[in-house]
Amino acid sequence: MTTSLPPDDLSALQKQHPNLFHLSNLDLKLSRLPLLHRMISRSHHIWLRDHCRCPTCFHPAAKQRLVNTFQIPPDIKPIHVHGSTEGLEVVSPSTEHHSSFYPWSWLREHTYDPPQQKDHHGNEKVLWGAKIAKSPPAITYEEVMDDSDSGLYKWLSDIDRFGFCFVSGVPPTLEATEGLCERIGFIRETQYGKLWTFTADLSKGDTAYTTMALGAHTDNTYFTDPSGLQLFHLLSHIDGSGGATLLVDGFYVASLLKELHPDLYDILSRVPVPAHAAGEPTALYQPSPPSGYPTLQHDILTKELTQVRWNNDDRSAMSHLDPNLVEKWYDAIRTWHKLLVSPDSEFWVQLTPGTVLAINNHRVLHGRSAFDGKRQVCGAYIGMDEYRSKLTVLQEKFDPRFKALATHESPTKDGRSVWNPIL
Ligand SMILES: C[N+](C)(C)CCCC[C@H](N)C(=O)O
Ligand SMILES: O=C(O)CCC(=O)C(=O)O
Ligand SMILES: [Fe+2]
Repeated sequence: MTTSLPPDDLSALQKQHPNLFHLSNLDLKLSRLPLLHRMISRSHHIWLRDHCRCPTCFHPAAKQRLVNTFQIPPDIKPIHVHGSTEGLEVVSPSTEHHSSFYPWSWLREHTYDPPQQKDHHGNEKVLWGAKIAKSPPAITYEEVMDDSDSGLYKWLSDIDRFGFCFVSGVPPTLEATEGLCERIGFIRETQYGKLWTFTADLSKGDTAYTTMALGAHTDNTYFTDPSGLQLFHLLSHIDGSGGATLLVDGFYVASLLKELHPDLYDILSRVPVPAHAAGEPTALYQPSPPSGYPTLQHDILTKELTQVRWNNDDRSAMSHLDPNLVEKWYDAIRTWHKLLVSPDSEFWVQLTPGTVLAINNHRVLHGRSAFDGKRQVCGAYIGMDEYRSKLTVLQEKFDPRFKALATHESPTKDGRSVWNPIL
């Protein structure tokens, strides 16, 4: 099968981009495209047509697809292809001879062949153990609240890298804590409230509202979508002691388990664990489906660990367990627990009024020691999507790796650009 490419145009293209091959060289419905650094990638014609970002195919303000994907002929082939230093122009043989333009930067960012190994968020995760106590990630309230957003970006990046970050110098009030949370995005309202405060008065039926010690856990295991971030601010602790905060990097502990006991890691990655929140007479939370989700969850494509879900106290009856896996599963959680409570994993810190702790609740487990006296903590949950959205927007604003990809933006009449590197 060959294309109907005008030969002149093809040879001009090959002169301009000697590393370019086109469909006429192949027996497939593919274009070979030159990308930056002499990288070669291939795109199906149907994929290119479906990804046209011109204003009639992609709404420039709403950034939503307008092209009718299902009217693209399955065997579509371009009638004209032209490569320039900016990008690739492809004219499709539709009745209107539709012309599409793909900046090289966009093609490089989105190519699927060869498959890309990439982390869209650009941050290397730093796995940590007890030694993080020497220099835990921290930023000041002033920096985070600064209008330039550069402090906010640093805060969210540190949460992305370490799974938590302190903010110091926060006025020890509900209003200031709320304002800080809202720098990230909407607070997630739950059965505990929007911005919640808690003390040992059982005003909610949960052991957090007692003086008891709480082992390392993630919150909201009983939700289908556990909150992405949790923020804590110790407002006061009068006439008593204890109540130290425990942090454990679930990704670090998971990496140990994987190394030491791959079979047990596999069990925790496969067996769903049900959970419930049933301390209030008017509510009974369980995830959907009620059999729950595995303790360790992974990216379907890259197989990377993406989420730790673990609260042994909130675990429901294990009525979905495969009878053949019961002993093995208990072996797995026993070993997981042993690594979680190892002094090498635990980071203990005493919170004080004025310091807010933000935790990635999909990665870092938290707990506290028992206490006495009157201790009041406030805080909030924020959805993972709100946090990731803000981080992504700030990456585009501040990270030169994202800026570099945005160089071929063509502004539209409303001043927004069509060529967003991540779309
Ligand atoms: C944070 N706040 C005090 C509001 C609620 C605490 C809920 C703790 C619950 N057992 C869970 O694991 O989710
Ligand atoms: O009291 C604390 O410091 C933390 C309690 C807890 O785990 C929670 O509120 O989610
Ligand atoms: Fe908790």
